[in-house]
Amino acid sequence: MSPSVNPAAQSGLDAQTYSFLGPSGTFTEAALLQVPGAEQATRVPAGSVLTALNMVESGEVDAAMVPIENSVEGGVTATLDAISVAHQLHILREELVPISFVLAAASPLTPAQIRSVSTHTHGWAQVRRWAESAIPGAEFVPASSTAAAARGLLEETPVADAAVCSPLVAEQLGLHVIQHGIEDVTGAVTRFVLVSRPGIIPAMTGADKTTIMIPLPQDRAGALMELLEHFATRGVNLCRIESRPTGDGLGQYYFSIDLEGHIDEARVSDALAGIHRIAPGIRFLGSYPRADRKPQQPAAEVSDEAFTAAAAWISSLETRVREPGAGPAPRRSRGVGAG
Ligand SMILES: O=C(O)C(=O)Cc1ccccc1
Repeated sequence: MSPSVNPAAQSGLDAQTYSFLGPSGTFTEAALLQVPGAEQATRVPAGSVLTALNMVESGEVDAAMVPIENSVEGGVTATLDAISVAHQLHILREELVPISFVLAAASPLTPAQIRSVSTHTHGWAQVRRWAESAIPGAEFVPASSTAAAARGLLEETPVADAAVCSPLVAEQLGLHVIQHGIEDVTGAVTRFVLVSRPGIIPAMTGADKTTIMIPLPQDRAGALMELLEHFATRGVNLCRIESRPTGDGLGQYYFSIDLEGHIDEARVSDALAGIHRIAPGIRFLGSYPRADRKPQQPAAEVSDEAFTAAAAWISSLETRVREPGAGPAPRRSRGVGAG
């Protein structure tokens, strides 16, 4: 497909093949279909987030869509850990999908007849209060996705009496909807990310996010505060920060952080360079446009112009460094017009 006919290429993504947390009918597939050109591209369902990511790493597909954050439950730990620690992948794009659930069954059951319910763990976490009052005592049967749970009802030996899934997949599979809108929090949104092998970073738009991973420096009092100061002093706003175990032993943690801004902005690259000095294991996981398109308005003192002017000022000082053996250089006094 030539870039001129591929809307994905026109939007800066030239992926032709995508993997996603499947099967067909997941919220993740809905997120992928929001990507320009994905509808015309090859889409390969994967049985788990890890499988979807492995397919990218092995080169089987160009990019993978996976869930990363939920407005009710927080981070999707399987995704955070996989892209932060195990894989060498970069985020190209994010998508937001509003989430609403139905309780569905293969036959018209009443809530009282339901003894087991299957869904994805994040789905279950978002309907738990409803389930406690409407189907108390029903056993939760974990599934790899909401759509897999729905399909499991149609197997010869059904996985459960009912499934929690999207209204769309219930309709596509011809299931009976026992109850609509069963989510505990209305207006919940899940954030999905499109990841690919490291390569081109999407261009800065002025409304961008950057994702990084920072291993917490060991045996260093105030390490977290030191890290955060690098952001605070450069006016870099954080929009997500989570600590996760590295898997290397008790007490070993990393921070997964989303910040407002693009790596091409001086305040962002300067903050990350500062952090690299105290946490050299820091990993850059991508700069990409914000799904909500909310523009950044950095203060004048942390604008690129202010950094350029500051660097020019330092260079002007460096031109006055004396040759060795030319005698002692005049002492630079602090704050009184050193240059
Ligand atoms: O299982 C799905 O359909 C998914 O895409 C993962 C998920 C599960 C629950 C809420 C949001 C995403």
